[in-house]
Amino acid sequence: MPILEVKKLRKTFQSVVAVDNISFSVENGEIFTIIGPNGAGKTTTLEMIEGLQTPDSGEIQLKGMNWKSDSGRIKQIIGVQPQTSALFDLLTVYESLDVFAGLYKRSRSIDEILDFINLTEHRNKRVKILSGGQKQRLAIGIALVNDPDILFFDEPTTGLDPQARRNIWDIVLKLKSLGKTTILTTHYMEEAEKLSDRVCIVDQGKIIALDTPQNLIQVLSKEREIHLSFPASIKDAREIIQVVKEYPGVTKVKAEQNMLIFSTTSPEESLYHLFKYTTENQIKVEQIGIKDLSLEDVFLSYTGKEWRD
Ligand SMILES: Nc1ncnc2c1ncn2[C@@H]1O[C@H](COP(=O)(O)OP(=O)(O)OP(=O)(O)O)[C@@H](O)[C@H]1O
Repeated sequence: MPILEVKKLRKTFQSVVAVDNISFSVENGEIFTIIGPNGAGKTTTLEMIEGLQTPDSGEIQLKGMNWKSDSGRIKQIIGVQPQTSALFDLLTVYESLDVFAGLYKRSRSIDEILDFINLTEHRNKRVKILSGGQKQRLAIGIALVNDPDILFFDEPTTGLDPQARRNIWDIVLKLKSLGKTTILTTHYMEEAEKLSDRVCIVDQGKIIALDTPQNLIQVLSKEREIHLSFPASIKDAREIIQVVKEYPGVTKVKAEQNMLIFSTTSPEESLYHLFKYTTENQIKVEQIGIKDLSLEDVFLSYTGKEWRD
């Protein structure tokens, strides 16, 4: 049985359809990421599952329980990371965790949580002097006080620098190794790709794709972009463009100063021909790169829109 099941969830705010008929299920132990641009409906979806907003229609089951009849029991098994703005500036790190732990029947030792979120050495610091990354880790710690089975993190790394972001990723992955289930939202494609077992891409309140990151990327056409750079500017750009255009699988080709850029559905064959040509014409190649496909390309192919953070 899935640990979370969402069926035909819908929420409107006056004329805005924030969440439009969303259904998915999450298995125990998964990291499930909801990704989408600003206003896509991520927070509204998450907050309905967390019991913070009431859906207009649809069903939500957490471990087979629903908010109408089992709210007390659901609260014991979920952990919600609060917005960092909801932390109390004047409390210390330890006190913040202690206050929240007092709200639950089942709670984890605070020392253990401090160690888990890597804030042991800052335990006596007041919240107001913590860095952005430390505040986010504390907010994650607060979500852990009741030792929940399912965790909800809403954009836990937004606005953090790359190192602070990686520290959060480490915590999410450690939670997975303990068998916890995590539902998170993000606008960062790289984050979704690195962390998630499955990714649900939403846009304008609807799911546009849902699968493992690898499968999502694989369903794209096998067309790859290849970059070739030469030590000096290409002498006869027109000729090389003409030659490459004729190779099997090549769909696009352009030359810019010392770079040749082309797209092909048969990268190996195209490169074989190209290297034969450069060798025969004694053209020295400096560097070659094949662009990896990413979730950004998936988003573009489903929506026709470029992804913007
Ligand atoms: N309380 C509200 N009242 C009116 N409109 C709302 C309310 N909450 C959300 N919306 C609207 O619903 C849509 C979805 O918002 P939501 O916050 O769920 O998106 P999001 O994907 O989380 O966006 P972001 O990445 O910017 O947080 C948006 O158009 C938003 O303006």
